Amino acid sequence: ATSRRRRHEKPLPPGPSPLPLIGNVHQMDGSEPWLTFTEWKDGYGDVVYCSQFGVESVILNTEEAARDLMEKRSSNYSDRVHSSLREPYGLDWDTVFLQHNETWRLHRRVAHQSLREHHVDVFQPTQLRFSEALLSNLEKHPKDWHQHLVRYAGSIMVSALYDHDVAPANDPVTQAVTAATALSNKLATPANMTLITFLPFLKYTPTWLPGGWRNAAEARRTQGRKLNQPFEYLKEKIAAGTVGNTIALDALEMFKGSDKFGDYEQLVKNACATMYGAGEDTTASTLLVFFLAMCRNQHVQKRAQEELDTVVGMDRLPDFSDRDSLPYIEAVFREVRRWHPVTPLGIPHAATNDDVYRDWFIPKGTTVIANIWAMSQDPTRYPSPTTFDPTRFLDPATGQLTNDTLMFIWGFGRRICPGRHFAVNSAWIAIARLLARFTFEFEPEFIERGAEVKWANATTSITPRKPAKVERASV
Ligand code: HEM
Repeated sequence: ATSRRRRHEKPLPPGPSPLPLIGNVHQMDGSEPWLTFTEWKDGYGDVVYCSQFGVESVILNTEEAARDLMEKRSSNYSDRVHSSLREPYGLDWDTVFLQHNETWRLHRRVAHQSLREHHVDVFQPTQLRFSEALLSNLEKHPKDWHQHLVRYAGSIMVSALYDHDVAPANDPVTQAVTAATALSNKLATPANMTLITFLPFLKYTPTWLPGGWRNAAEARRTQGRKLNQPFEYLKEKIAAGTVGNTIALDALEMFKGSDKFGDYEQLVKNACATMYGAGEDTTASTLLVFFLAMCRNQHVQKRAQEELDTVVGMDRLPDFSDRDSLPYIEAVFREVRRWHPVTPLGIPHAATNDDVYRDWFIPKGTTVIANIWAMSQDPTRYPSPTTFDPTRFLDPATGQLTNDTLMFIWGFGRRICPGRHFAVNSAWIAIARLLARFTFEFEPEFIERGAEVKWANATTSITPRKPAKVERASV
């Protein structure tokens, strides 16, 4: 940091004092760093400089600062942090981690073509179909609720991407993706990345030895299965002429006949696999937050159900066409996203060139992190931010929704989440239908134990609501 300071007459943004080598690691909450960054906002302001094992970061704690850099100066703040480990481990195909280059632009074209606003409505029949399956799975096996949420989110993605229906058990696509995701989560921890950087021969650890999961050749094969497996199904369907509306097919059609895109089939595989990964966890986690919020806030749940009963009635399930007539449900959905954003630090951007912001120097290569958590918990914008209160999105005089649509939860600038319209549809229809069909409450023993809510399974139970009506509502 000192040498960089010398390189430029302007100072770096303020921040906590670092220790040699480790930087500010010892001052950070290892599992929830966004909490530390949000505390630093009080001490140092909305732009904070820190470092971890030599990785220098600027934390942007307000939407204004994030927009100033990531949107208004997007040509300089749309890169990702480079990692020399991605290529050997076969992780260099993921849109999320591509540098701000031509390949990334083509990935964005693939995503945008199918996921742009309104166009995503072609996937509504898929979302309706799987929301029905979600209700039915919850009715049959309520204890496995978390598994059902993940399955809901994953099935929608696989169907929309490849027109593949996930089998009830041992589905090869799900297995290939789960194995690859589990491996990359293991590999991507800061501790492991540091270890392999300093001891690069670990990449060759034989697979049969302890730590064999660090074997890079095997990791590439695992990633390859994730990319290729769903495509094999798609190709069979294309050959049989039975393929429906899919993101992958749309993309193949877009590139077909032009030789300027090189191996475009590989590119489509890569972009689609990214979307699967990016869409499954985030959507399932949003619904998990919704479950928790309902268990903790019975009065909110009751009011939401009253709105549904009045507007939609008890004879059918809510549909996308009801959305505009259900402002309280919409407010609940917004509050779910604000109360506990599922990507609290977004995905870090990187500065392409040296820059000066306000009166501070931001060196080339700096990791730039939008602290979405701090934005969602800002008490000046959201008073009593830890309280789950959907009415903060309703105008007290008119009862109409405010125009705060929480855009910051999708990230910023050229890297903004391209799946946001799709994600909103998947989560909204599930929330509306779950409230129509179920009441959510904690297991009695969970309350008796006086336990704190942890982000883990088995803390909630769901009980069917008005079972007599469930049958009538069945589709
Ligand atoms: C509730 C659900 C979701 C949330 C909260 C979410 C949030 C985000 C955020 C914060 C980013 C980083 C943006 C940035 O760098 O500034 C991102 C990136 C991305 N998301 Fe989402 N996302 C969700 C669902 C989805 C879905 C359903 C898809 C695909 C259908 C998707 C595809 C992507 C892709 C491809 C990127 C990488 C963009 C790039 O690097 O250019 N996301 N998302």
